[in-house]
Amino acid sequence: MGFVMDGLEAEAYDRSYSDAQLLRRILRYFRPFGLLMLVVALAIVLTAALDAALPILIARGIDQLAQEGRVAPGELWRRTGWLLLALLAAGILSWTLNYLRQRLTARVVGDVVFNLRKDAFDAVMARDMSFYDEFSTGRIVSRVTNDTQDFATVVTLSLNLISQLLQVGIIVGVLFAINARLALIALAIAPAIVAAALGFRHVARVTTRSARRVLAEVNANIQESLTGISVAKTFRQEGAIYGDFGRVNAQAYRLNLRQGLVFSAIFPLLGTIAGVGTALVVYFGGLSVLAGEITPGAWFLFAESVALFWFPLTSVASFWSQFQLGLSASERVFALIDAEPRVVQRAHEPVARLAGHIAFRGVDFRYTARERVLWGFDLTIGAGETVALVGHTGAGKSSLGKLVARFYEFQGGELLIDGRDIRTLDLRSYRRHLGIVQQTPFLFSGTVRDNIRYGAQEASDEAVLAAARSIGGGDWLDALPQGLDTDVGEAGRGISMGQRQLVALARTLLQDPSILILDEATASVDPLTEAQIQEGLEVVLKGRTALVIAHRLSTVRQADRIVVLRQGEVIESGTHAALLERNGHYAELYNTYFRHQSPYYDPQDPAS
Ligand SMILES: Nc1ncnc2c1ncn2[C@@H]1O[C@H](COP(=O)(O)OP(=O)(O)OP(=O)(O)O)[C@@H](O)[C@H]1O
Repeated sequence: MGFVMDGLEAEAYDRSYSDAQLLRRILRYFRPFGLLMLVVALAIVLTAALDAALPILIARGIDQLAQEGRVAPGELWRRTGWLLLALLAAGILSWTLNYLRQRLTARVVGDVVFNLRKDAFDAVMARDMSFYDEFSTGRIVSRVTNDTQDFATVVTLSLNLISQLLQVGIIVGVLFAINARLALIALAIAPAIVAAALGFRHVARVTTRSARRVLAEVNANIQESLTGISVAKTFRQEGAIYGDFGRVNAQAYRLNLRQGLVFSAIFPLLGTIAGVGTALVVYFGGLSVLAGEITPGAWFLFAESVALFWFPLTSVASFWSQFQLGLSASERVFALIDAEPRVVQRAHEPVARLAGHIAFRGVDFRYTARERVLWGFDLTIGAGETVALVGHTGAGKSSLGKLVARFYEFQGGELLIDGRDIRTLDLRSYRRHLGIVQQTPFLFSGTVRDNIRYGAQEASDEAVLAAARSIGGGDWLDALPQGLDTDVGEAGRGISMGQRQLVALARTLLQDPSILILDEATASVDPLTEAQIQEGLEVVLKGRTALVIAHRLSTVRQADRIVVLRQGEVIESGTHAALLERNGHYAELYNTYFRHQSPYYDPQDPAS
């Protein structure tokens, strides 16, 4: 397929399931709707029988008319009248049953897709952070939305097809009863159509699979462009973003075109085969009527039956591709659901209370096979101790926090929380005692109040207000247009960065964690907000174990201990004063990074 397929490889967590495995898995989703499916099945059988009855009744009508002159006119009209009534009744009944079937099917399929989507979303939520680092959110979204929808389409199509095939089955039975030789001629087209359909199957699966992947690629591209739009605008890269999108979009266009061509090629081919079939039946059927072997009505039924076969058989042909599309869509959804977690808990012991003692013992950690971040890493943090982590960028400061939060799996050594192996804790109850304040706090759409209450839903309005007031004296609330009821906008973009940090601190305070992981913001805010954040930090840190990725001079000064990291190793550790005295790596960091934050800083005076 050449360049059209470039970059559309499978995700690392993709896996292949056999058709039988997939079908078993799909059926499991239908099991709770057994009774409804039974009604649908009954409606399908009855509709098929009624639809098959229509051409048979018409054939009978033709035969009646052909008897004109041989039976009394009154008798002829009476029989024809009954036939007309039977035709009308069959039509109405078939329509009603069809309506019932479609309605119930829509309901069952809707419920199944609802459950499948829920499972896929649950699985995505349960993945550890390494999953989100590795795989684009746009592609994941595509699996949870489009792929589950494709699956629904296929289920509906399958039920329609079953109905059509049943109808064919009934008619074939009647045809064989009338004239076996002619029935065989009519059926002669079936193998040719099935052979064409099967030949088409492989090409269809490949093209539809790539069409799905390219759609995921388009989603991923839009998602990333929108997330990074402000950066793109700052760097005037809108043109590049547009260019990237143009490329992916053009690729999607070419693949969809190819898919369309593949699909449209099959129908004329099948139409030709069916045309040959009709011609044969008309010819041999006509001869049989002349020879008196069959009646004109039966001849009509044979000619009609070719069209009737043709429809479901071509449906089978096009259905194969659709079916493959649904199977590959469900395969993609199941692969997402079944993706192996990297963070594996050996046990799920509840965590009722935490003192907050943390011990890294010979921890080996890497995000990817390429680069090791920690190697035989040892660090003990006492309960209630505030440890400031400092070090150049990439030293491994954030990684320590991520391991304590159990967002990532480490490969060697152990991490003990209050002396208990972190791998044995129930993560939900453990994280209940964990407060994480990120450098750029993320707020969810809603009010400031909703966001402060985020980690402690049961908290009363008074408790929310008290938490907000404890941070920076609560003055910042007065600057918000509607106080606690101010809408923060999407991802908190409706309020300032400093205000977002204050909300994040109040949110953590309300949760009352025992261990705090805090990535101090480097973004500069106005001195007043800075002072409020500073005060807020002091309140939040009090009486808790804290791992602070420190960027503020005040934090390092007040920390119980400063741990200096370089390339994943602790190279110095001690208080601010002790480390300065030592005149090592920390002193160098202090002089280049922290010192100028001091209000007494004088570039000319090395003692300032
Ligand atoms: N999600 C990730 N996937 C792969 N490698 C990562 C990931 N996050 C960090 N790393 C790598 O791990 C190493 C340690 O990163 P870490 O973020 O812990 O450093 P840091 O000291 O916190 O740096 P900074 O101060 O810049 O945030 C770096 O070499 C970095 O490139």
